[in-house]
Amino acid sequence: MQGAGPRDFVVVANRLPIDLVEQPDNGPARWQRSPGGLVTALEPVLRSVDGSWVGWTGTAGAALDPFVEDGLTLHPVQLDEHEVAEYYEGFANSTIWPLYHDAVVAPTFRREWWHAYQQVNRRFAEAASLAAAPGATVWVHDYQLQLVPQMLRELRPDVRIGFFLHIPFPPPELFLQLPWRRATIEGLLGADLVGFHLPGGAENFRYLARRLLGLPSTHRAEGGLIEFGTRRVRVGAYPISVDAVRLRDSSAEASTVLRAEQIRAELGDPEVFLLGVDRLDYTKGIELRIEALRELFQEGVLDPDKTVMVQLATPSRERLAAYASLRDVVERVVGRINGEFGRLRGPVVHYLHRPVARDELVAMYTGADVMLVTPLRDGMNLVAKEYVACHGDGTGALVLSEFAGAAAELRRALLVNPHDLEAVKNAILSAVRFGDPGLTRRMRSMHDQVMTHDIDRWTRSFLDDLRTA
Ligand SMILES: Nc1nc2c(ncn2[C@@H]2O[C@H](COP(=O)(O)OP(=O)(O)O)[C@@H](O)[C@H]2O)c(=O)[nH]1
Ligand SMILES: O=P(O)(O)OC[C@H]1O[C@H](O[C@H]2O[C@H](CO)[C@@H](O)[C@H](O)[C@H]2O)[C@H](O)[C@@H](O)[C@@H]1O
Repeated sequence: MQGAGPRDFVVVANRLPIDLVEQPDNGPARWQRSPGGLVTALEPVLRSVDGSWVGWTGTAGAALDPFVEDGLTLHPVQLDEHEVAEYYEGFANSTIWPLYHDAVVAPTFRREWWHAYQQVNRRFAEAASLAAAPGATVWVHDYQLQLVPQMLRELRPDVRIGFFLHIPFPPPELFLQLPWRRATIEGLLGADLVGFHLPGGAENFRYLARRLLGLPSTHRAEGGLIEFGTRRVRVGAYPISVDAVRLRDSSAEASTVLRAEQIRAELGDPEVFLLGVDRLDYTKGIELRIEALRELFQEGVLDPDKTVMVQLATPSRERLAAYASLRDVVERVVGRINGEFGRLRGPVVHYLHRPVARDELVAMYTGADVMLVTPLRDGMNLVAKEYVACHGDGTGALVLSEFAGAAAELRRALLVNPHDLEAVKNAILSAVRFGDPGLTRRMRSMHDQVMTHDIDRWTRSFLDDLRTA
């Protein structure tokens, strides 16, 4: 461990892996694990290389010096209240997030948000420049920081820069709505390697670089490189994954199996235990899966006395109106289904609007008969892969939206169009055909896929390509 000095490997992401959380009783703020799949995926990567992580603490306020916490070297970037509102809640999560997720909620374009985005991206680039040793590798992450590669290159032409986008990169007809579309593509082209989850994202990016900046790419067989001045920028697809071995092993531990049984008992020993695990986000399709279940009960094809669903919904971006109104919608549909089909002994849908501990989550994955993953659009969706990693014995079933990045690899899931409620209902019915050998074969084949395409492979393939870019 080298203290908090410059490192040969630096991760730059909007959030640090831990958030500083104010206490309701005015007690001292506490560090708590940050939400979301980016942190789940990158934390083991950073531990394995002893690098450092540049990111925001999740709270507006005072600047903190770099520090070491739980073996990770962290460089906090400060945002004030105004920047949280305009950069994070505004440009990142009310312009880019909805635009890149098929505009399922209308994106808002505001010039003052764009200015804040530029200003904060510059601050991240400066922090990364201080954290990186001469000739270091700097790996910049996600839609909040699309201008950092170019800004960092201007500050530090000696470092090697990779960029990875964790959310979908949209088709041209959507991206072209962005008033700052050229500057965004130029920002990304500051990297030596620009990575997406899926080949379609990489293709959209190459097309837009040609259309907006007149930049040709080499043929795909020659790596699909974009020629940008004197540099060639590599562009590729790297589907992110999970720590599959760890999940498989934890799910098989006696304590996990016991806890999984206890959870089922606490739920009243249902014949069917369905599970949903999401940030409370309008892209995730939480309400539609509950509505599908309600209709199945109403039609009498699924028995509410023998079925229980658990929906974990981690709070997310709570000050934004679209997220607050989603919470109202989800809580209304949960109230409705429980009002119509719950019993005095318990509801049919157990809804938790708070995160649970990792061990408890793994026990839920292990015990659940059916995992419901029904986003309208999702970059990858690690939850789907985590569930599959916990079912190496072939038990369980995965209902998965075609519009999650994970569907490109988990082809043997019960794939659904989440806009088609009848299709979601039919997939749930197929998933509860216990004893169907087809379901076992599906789960085994998906488990093999996740075990052989895990987070290590993702990291290695991206960093190997970055090294030779
Ligand atoms: N410990 C814990 N992790 C959670 C909880 N809910 C979601 N997660 C994790 O958050 C991550 C969500 O990633 P993903 O499905 O890709 O969606 P994202 O939220 O859009 O990044 C996964 O690694 C989940 O295991 C929770 O209640 N507790
Ligand atoms: O930081 P927040 O605003 O609280 O949001 C949490 C994270 O959400 C997004 O996660 C994405 O990354 C996953 C891993 O690649 C992927 O599986 C998922 O489909 C994406 O939605 C976001 O991209 C992260 O930046 C946020 O930290």
